[in-house]
Amino acid sequence: MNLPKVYLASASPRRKELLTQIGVNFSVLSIAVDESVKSGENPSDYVERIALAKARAGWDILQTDFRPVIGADTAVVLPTQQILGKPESLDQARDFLGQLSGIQHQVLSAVAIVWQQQYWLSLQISDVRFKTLTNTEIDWYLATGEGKDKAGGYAVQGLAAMFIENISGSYSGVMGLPLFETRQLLQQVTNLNEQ
Ligand SMILES: Cc1cn([C@H]2C[C@H](O)[C@@H](COP(=O)(O)OP(=O)(O)OP(=O)(O)O)O2)c(=O)[nH]c1=O
Repeated sequence: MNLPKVYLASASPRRKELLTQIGVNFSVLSIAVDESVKSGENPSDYVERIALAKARAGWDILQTDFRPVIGADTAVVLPTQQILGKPESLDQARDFLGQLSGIQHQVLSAVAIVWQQQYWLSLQISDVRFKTLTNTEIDWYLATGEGKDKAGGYAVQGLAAMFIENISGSYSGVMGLPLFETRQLLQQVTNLNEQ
């Protein structure tokens, strides 16, 4: 299927892997965006705002070879609506896993595309249920270091899979880039019609 060549405004190795998985030809742009949550901001507004800010930041640094720019953002959200980003310390990672233990939470992934003066945005929401984690399991998982640079402090694609009882939604979305939605947006941008 003929998808356009794009830019990916992301430092996430998972996003590169996922975009490669669906055969999109892309180059990476290095961007920096303030990811702090605004007071009173709800989780879906937050991930959409940050995904779009990343794509816009990418678009803004293009000098030549103007192509669509993809940005994405993923957050883990507790039933209280508290947003868990990437843990800033081991203690915070321990706290995150303690809060996720034995409950169902949501993973919100937004993908944005910026092209000239326009943008396209899509939000994917998944439900993920963790088993009740023992302190031994939490200590063991923290020692692996796997969750360090991941929203909520865990990786569905890694060792944490053994703690996940159920996922409903989009596996790629939980991992960082919802592929179904990404392809839909790319089709809208290029007005491609499947044969
Ligand atoms: C929940 C979960 C998140 N993640 C990752 C995906 C994202 O890389 C990261 C969420 O943080 P983000 O702030 O969305 O992204 P990032 O800072 O890693 O990358 P970017 O440069 O695009 O801003 O967590 C997993 O790899 N597996 C998971 O199961």
